[in-house]
Amino acid sequence: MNTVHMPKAVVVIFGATGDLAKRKLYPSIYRLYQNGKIGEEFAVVGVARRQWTNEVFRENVESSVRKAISCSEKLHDFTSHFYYHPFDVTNPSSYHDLRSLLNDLDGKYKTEGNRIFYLAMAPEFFGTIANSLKDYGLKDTGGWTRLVIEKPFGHDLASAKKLNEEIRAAFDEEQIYRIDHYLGKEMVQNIEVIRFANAIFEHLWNNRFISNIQITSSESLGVEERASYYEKSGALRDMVQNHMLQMVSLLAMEPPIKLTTEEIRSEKIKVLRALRPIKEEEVSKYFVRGQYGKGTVKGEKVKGYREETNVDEKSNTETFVAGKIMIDNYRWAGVPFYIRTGKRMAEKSTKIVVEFKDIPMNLYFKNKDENRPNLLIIHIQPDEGITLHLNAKKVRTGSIATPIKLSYNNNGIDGMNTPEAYEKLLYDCMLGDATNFTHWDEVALSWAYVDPISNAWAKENGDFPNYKAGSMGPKAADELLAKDGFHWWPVTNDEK
Ligand SMILES: NC(=O)C1=CN([C@@H]2O[C@H](COP(=O)(O)OP(=O)(O)OC[C@H]3O[C@@H](n4cnc5c(N)ncnc54)[C@H](OP(=O)(O)O)[C@@H]3O)[C@@H](O)[C@H]2O)C=CC1
Ligand SMILES: O=C1O[C@H](COP(=O)(O)O)[C@@H](O)[C@H](O)[C@H]1O
Repeated sequence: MNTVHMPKAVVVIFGATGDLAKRKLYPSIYRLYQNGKIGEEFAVVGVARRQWTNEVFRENVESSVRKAISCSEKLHDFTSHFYYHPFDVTNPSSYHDLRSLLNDLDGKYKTEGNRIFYLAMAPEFFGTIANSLKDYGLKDTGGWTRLVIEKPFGHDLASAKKLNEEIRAAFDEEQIYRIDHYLGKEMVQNIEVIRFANAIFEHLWNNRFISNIQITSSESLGVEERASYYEKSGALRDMVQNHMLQMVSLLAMEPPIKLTTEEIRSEKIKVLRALRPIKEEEVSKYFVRGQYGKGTVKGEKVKGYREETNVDEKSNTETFVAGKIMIDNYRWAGVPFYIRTGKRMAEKSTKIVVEFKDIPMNLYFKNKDENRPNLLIIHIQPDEGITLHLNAKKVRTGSIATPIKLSYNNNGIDGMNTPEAYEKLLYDCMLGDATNFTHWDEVALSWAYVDPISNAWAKENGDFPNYKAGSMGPKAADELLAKDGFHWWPVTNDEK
């Protein structure tokens, strides 16, 4: 029988009235409770300025869980573990009262002084909160204390360093859990297993057999309500600096010598160190950007980015990025990793396509153009699984080949979707497993890679809008691959 380890802790959510807490965190904590991963020995304290009572807070938590999860039972029991403590986090005196509340809850719920401080707030507050938690004695409890930090971790390398120094003045690196929610996705975690648990892939996983790797993360949604953040961020900082580079490092890393946090992180860090740096003056050779104009997404007419609420009518912010990333190491020299991500694209989908090199001579296709390279497709979302594209004999013909697909669908295993990334990451954090969180070195190396690109783009006005909402991005993204003799493999559902 499997024994589930049930961690005990008080979780303090700074930014408890915000979008992230409501859409992701409360439903995830509920799923942990519903699935028996946490028992009765936990409490959640919400912090924000709004003058809510415990009752109003609990009603909000209940409604966000109901919105996210259809069959939600025992909600009253669940929300009875929630407490609300209103204050402005910049006001030092309020931390005294928070400390007393946490001590009381430790006693009431027998949480042994274990605490998670989850900063679901704008990064400008991270340093103040971390240092106040230290100065007012909230982190020295006799139990363990962990600080979870949301992205964005800085705006560039310099601001990320400053932020890191502020946080490190109060917390040790081992106590800091920098969330990249892509690392909580089932199939992103599966990359490592698919690669290193299969001899047929691992032996071919290098520049002798792979011609290129393509990672597409497309979104059909636009900027929604987040223009004030996104205008300053753009797709490069919002998606590439973190999620896309994390996927690159998992695809490219060497096998870890042990499955420990340190060993896995250390292999990922080596990949980031081997990224070929791009100088400002050569950005256009490797990267293209785009911004959506009006168009039609899934049959619905939508505005262009510049017409969205709180967006500048001459905005120079990119909503799409495509890039060619080179990794200058023994395994990957000469193999481009192409990435593309954007908002208001044709559909919501994240997929990785590994394209294998052609065999030297293929007698089984009459015409060279029919020859299909072998592809391994890793479906990250919305469907989860892998598809291997091979060639086999066409039924009842002579020796003529036809492409076939072998598919494995992860969703089908227990008839349920795999749990939300946040649920897994929160549980990992409670267990003290930081493997799927980003180390400071990864954050710093990723910023060092993207900074010259954002600097170059800040200096010139993009020729925007340059792709229609509902398309797969600007033409320049196709040209980026065409120059190398490749093309994007379609990532629509027909291609599974
Ligand atoms: N939303 C999302 O999908 C994602 C968000 N993130 C990141 O998560 C963080 C939070 O984002 P999100 O929830 O969208 O932001 P919101 O603007 O929706 O929420 C911000 C929260 O901070 C509180 N707050 C603001 N100022 C103070 C203050 N001085 N003292 C106490 N509380 C304060 C607000 O409550 P009140 O007004 O009541 O004080 C609110 O609860 C950001 O860093 C964001 O980049 C990352 C990935 C995805
Ligand atoms: O971090 C972010 O990710 C989401 C996309 O996440 P997904 O899990 O839905 O693929 C993106 O919409 C958002 O802009 C960005 O901040």
